[in-house]
Amino acid sequence: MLATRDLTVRFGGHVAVDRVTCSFEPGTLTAIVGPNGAGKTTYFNLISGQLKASAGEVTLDGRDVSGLSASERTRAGLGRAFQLTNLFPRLTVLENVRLAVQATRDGAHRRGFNLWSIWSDHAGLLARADEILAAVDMKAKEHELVASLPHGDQRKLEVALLMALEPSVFMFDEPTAGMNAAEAPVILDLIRQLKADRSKTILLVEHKMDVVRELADRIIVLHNGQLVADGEPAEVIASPIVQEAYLGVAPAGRDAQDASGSAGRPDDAPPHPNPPPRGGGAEDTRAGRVEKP
Ligand SMILES: Nc1ncnc2c1ncn2[C@@H]1O[C@H](COP(=O)(O)OP(=O)(O)OP(=O)(O)O)[C@@H](O)[C@H]1O
Repeated sequence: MLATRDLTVRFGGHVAVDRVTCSFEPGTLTAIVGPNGAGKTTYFNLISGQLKASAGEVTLDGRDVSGLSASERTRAGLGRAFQLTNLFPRLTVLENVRLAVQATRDGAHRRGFNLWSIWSDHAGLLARADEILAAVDMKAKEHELVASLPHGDQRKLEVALLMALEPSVFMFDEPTAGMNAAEAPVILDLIRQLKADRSKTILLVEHKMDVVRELADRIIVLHNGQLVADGEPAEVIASPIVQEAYLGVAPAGRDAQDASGSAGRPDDAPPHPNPPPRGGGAEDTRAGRVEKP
């Protein structure tokens, strides 16, 4: 089980993630939603180790991993698909996947490389790389250089590399962003397959509510860095904070002009097409299970 306790990060005077306590169980896909600037990606960065927390801790299967680097957390089983920079642009698609499989095979990424064990199972490595490429629908492009791939294919390849690492926790940050209508379903199918496995913990930051509605077993809502709602999808989606932030529905008692206003946004934030709710906190999340005032 993955858990965070009082996880906090401050950038100068700004608290981007504010004492977030939450746990994520295997076999569950949790969607993390919230308005722009709510702290979703920052929360991911704190979990995966890209950012060091100002306070609080991250535990994985009871082990405190807060002091570990991002790569050490990956070896511990925390897998995150987000880094186009993790791809080797001058290698082919197949070579990229094969390297990730080699790094993982027999726990090699946990012990360091052993060339003998890698080459003694060359056929096995290729078969696994082949399987992964088929899963992300990229067999036809296996000999293409990564640098020449369109953006959507590069993002699919990120997911392929993540699968190759066989983590126990999969973290997806807007996995279909920038993909066209043909590419996105492949990634969503993969996430569905991972879910069906029931042994993986899946975290998904996603703005598209139709995707969230379909995939999530649970939704947590971040607002101004705080966890303001946590519960069953239907319950959380019906909560005023989500209704207003995503669907533009004003809470009862607010006039139409207020509902289109931008209060609640940081002063320096760009205008948001779906303005976040005013006030936030417990009042705005009556239908959600309120974690923090
Ligand atoms: N390295 C940083 N230095 C200073 N401020 C930061 C840094 N990273 C994030 N922030 C600020 O922290 C807040 C949360 O940002 P974050 O990107 O986590 O929000 P988000 O919920 O992921 O937003 P979006 O949905 O737009 O991606 C924002 O106000 C952002 O400007």
